[in-house]
Amino acid sequence: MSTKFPEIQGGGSLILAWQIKNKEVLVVGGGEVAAGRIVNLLNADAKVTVVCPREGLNEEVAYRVDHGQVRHIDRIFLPLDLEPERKVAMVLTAVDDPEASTRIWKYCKEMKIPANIADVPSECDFYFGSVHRDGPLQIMVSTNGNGPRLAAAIRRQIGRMLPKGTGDSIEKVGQLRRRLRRAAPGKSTRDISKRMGWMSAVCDRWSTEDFNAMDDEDMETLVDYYESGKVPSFEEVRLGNRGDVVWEFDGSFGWM
Ligand SMILES: C[C@@]1(CC(=O)O)C2=NC(=C\c3[nH]c(c(CCC(=O)O)c3CC(=O)O)Cc3[nH]c(c(CC(=O)O)c3CCC(=O)O)/C=C3\N/C(=C\2)[C@@H](CCC(=O)O)[C@]3(C)CC(=O)O)/[C@H]1CCC(=O)O
Ligand SMILES: NC(=O)c1ccc[n+]([C@@H]2O[C@H](COP(=O)([O-])OP(=O)(O)OC[C@H]3O[C@@H](n4cnc5c(N)ncnc54)[C@H](O)[C@@H]3O)[C@@H](O)[C@H]2O)c1
Repeated sequence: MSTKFPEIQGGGSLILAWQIKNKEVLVVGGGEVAAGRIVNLLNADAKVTVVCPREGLNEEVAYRVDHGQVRHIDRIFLPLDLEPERKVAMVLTAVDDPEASTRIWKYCKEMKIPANIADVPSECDFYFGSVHRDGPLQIMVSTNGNGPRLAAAIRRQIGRMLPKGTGDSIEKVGQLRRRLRRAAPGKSTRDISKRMGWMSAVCDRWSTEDFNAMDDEDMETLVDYYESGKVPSFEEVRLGNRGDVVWEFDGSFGWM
């Protein structure tokens, strides 16, 4: 049956970008899987505590502990690790003891703390995925538990397809949006919809290369167009600015 509304395809997961920055995360275990989880957490600026006996830490986790990148509790997990005053926002377990894992999962549920128990889908509030990262760009591939190794292969394939400099161009768009909000800080519905409409039109017109070539002066010139509502090309901005667009010379002087 076709309608004008999106068709529902149940059976997926809700993919979100969790803002875990400065929140407490408890990692139980200090082996290879824990080491991977810790990298993901630190890349998201979380405050990480690892609970695991010292002799169980692998080289990478020991390095994180010794360099003060994570806090360390040198023993096996105890329920007091989830006491409310610890303000634990998330628990990730990666231990080689399935019974301990299940006990920890049950305790997380009692304390209403979201948890991921590595390799036990039925004891996960959320799954990890395979992530491509390029500056502010993150692309997560999930197979919804069907084939994690395929998720990694697909992630690599997607990474190879993306134009060089994609992450840098997104960084520039972020700077432009912030500058526009400073130049036109209006908060009325009309202001917001004008800002969004103009910003969307710039993103549709400009390429990755255009954003990457845009310098500070160009950005200022571009924002100056905002009041008029016009969306100039990169070449117009650069010409209006310095009159020095470097055109690729095709030998024709424009007469072909
Ligand atoms: C993506 C990635 C992220 C990460 O972990 O960071 C990830 N697993 C990765 C690798 C990987 N894991 C396993 C293998 C061995 C090959 C194989 O078994 O296929 C390999 C491949 C390898 O090691 O190369 C074993 C395995 N994993 C799970 C089970 C249990 C089960 O399926 O029932 C078993 C079998 C145990 C057994 O047989 O007993 C379960 C989960 N693993 C998930 C995530 C979640 C679903 C993600 C999705 O659907 O896409 C989910 C549901 C829960 C979770 O853990 O969050 C990471 C790749 C990152 C990267 O490289 O980019
Ligand atoms: N989801 C995935 O991608 C994936 C991939 C491979 C393995 N796994 C699974 O993840 C789990 C961990 O794998 P690994 O390779 O990191 O194992 P590992 O043996 O390298 O590490 C296990 C760690 O758990 C610690 N530990 C054990 N009991 C503990 C407790 N009660 N409290 C605190 N720490 C405790 C050990 O000291 C050790 O540091 C295994 O169950 C494995 O099957 C998941």
